[in-house]
Order: sequence, then structure tokens, then C-alpha cells
Amino acid sequence: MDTAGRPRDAVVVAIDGPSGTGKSSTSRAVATELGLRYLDTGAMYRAMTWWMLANQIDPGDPVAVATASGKPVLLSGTDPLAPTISVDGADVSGPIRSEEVTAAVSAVSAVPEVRSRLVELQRAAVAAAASAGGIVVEGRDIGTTVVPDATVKIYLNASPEARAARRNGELTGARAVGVEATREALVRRDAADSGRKVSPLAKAEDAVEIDTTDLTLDQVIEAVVGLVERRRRERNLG
Ligand SMILES: Nc1ncnc2c1ncn2[C@@H]1O[C@H](COP(=O)(O)OP(=O)(O)OP(=O)(O)O)[C@@H](O)[C@H]1O
Ligand SMILES: Nc1ccn([C@H]2C[C@H](O)[C@@H](COP(=O)(O)O)O2)c(=O)n1
Repeated sequence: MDTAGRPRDAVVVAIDGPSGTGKSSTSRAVATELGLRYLDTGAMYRAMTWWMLANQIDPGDPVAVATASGKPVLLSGTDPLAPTISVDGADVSGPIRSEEVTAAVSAVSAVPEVRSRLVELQRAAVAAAASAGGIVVEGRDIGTTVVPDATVKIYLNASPEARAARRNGELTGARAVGVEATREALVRRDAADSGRKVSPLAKAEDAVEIDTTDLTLDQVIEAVVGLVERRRRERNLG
């Protein structure tokens, strides 16, 4: 066992950063390549937000959100090839990506009771994955709060313009609002996520920052896999 009580060969990779920097794409690919589990904590905050909206709870009312936050039963599947998220037994992987949820998620995720409940579930997933080799966990506060003793911490960043262009490329039909509107929405959400009182979006002091603006996704994956492998070698020598 290591000092965190995990099997000595278990690896926990924490990947944080603003929206659209490539956290999900990178995390899934790294977990697949290294045979690790994968947890998308943003999907958990989205699922909580989806439940609040579905139950007519105003996301702008922190007291109502806090009071209800213990009710939904959230379950995250951690297979990087087929991650799942359900609420009260129903698959919500599609609905949590709606514009309505995206617009409300920063307010819901700023409520301390929501965070303490989800951080507890996230730590349980990390503990469960430790006996299966480890896990890649992505979010906003993984390196600072959820797993401060992670084996490797990465902070992905990219210019708002590059992130907006990437996100806009994914949107079709009525959702294709244009790069400028996408950029404004990203910057607004980053400001709310960085400005909240409890575990805001932040780079851990010991995280390695990777600016992905001019890198391909493959280059980012290669850089992260390289950092994990180097840490593993150092640990085996130490
Ligand atoms: N280095 C890269 N170069 C070009 N496109 C990229 C790169 N990394 C990710 N992408 C693309 O950018 C989009 C956003 O990536 P992804 O969903 O992984 O970001 P994210 O940080 O998880 O975002 P969010 O926090 O909003 O969930 C996707 O379409 C993805 O394919
Ligand atoms: N660890 C986390 C992960 C996510 N959030 C909040 C803030 C984000 O705007 C929102 C959605 O995340 P995304 O799907 O864009 O990765 O969830 C958080 O507060 N802490």
C-alpha cells in the first residue's frame, strides 16, 4: 500500500482545466491506453443539475438546491470506452448535454452541499478503481480537492478562441450559434467556475500545465501518457 492507502502500483491521474480544453477526449484516450478506469465529474454536476430542473427546483435558489441535493441517486460507469451516467436508474447521458443544463450547471455546482455530496461519490469511485489499476479523473477541482494526493496532476489550458472553434465545430442545426457566441458562453462559465467560493476551478500547485492551443489531440494524449509512465518508473526506482 502507498501513503494514500492504495495498492502501490495503482495510478490516479487528475486532469483539470477550463471548458473545451480537451479534458474528456484526453482523459478517455489516456485511460484506454493505460488500462485505467475513467470518471467524468462534470457529467455528475450536470446530472445533478438535470435532476433539479426536472423537479422544478430553481438552480438560482441555493437553499432549495442544497435541501434537495441528497435526493437523486447518481451512478457513474467508469469504462473509458463506454462511460455512463444515470439518475434514479435512468440513463441521462444525452439530456445532461442540453443547453438548459449547460446554462444552469455553474450555479448548481457552486452550492457547497452539492459539492460535498459529489466529492464523496468521486472519492468512492477512485477507491473502487484502485484495485483495478487506477483511474483518470477529470474536472475542475480534482488535483486541488478531490484527490490532492493523485499520482499525476495535469492542468489543460487553451485560448478561448481555440476552445470556441473546437466546440463550435461540434454544434449542428439550431445549436450552431457561431464561434463568437460560443466563446462568450465559455468565458462566462469559466468565470463562474473560477469565482465560486468552494473548490473553484484552479491549477494545483504541483500540476503540470499543458497549453493545448497549438497541439493536436494525439500530441496531448502522448504528453500525458509520457508523464504517467515517467512517474511510474520513478516510483518503481524509489
Ligand atoms: N488538442 C486538440 N485539438 C483539436 N481539437 C481538440 C483537441 N482536444 C480536444 N479537441 C476537441 O475539442 C472539443 C472539446 O473537447 P473535450 O470535450 O474533450 O473538452 P473538455 O475540456 O472536456 O470540455 P468540457 O469541460 O466543456 O466538458 C471536442 O470536439 C474535441 O474533439
Ligand atoms: N470537478 C468539477 C467538474 C465540473 N464542475 C462543474 C463546472 C462546469 O461548468 C460543469 C460542467 O462540467 P463539464 O461537463 O463542462 O466538464 O460542472 C465542477 O464544478 N467541478
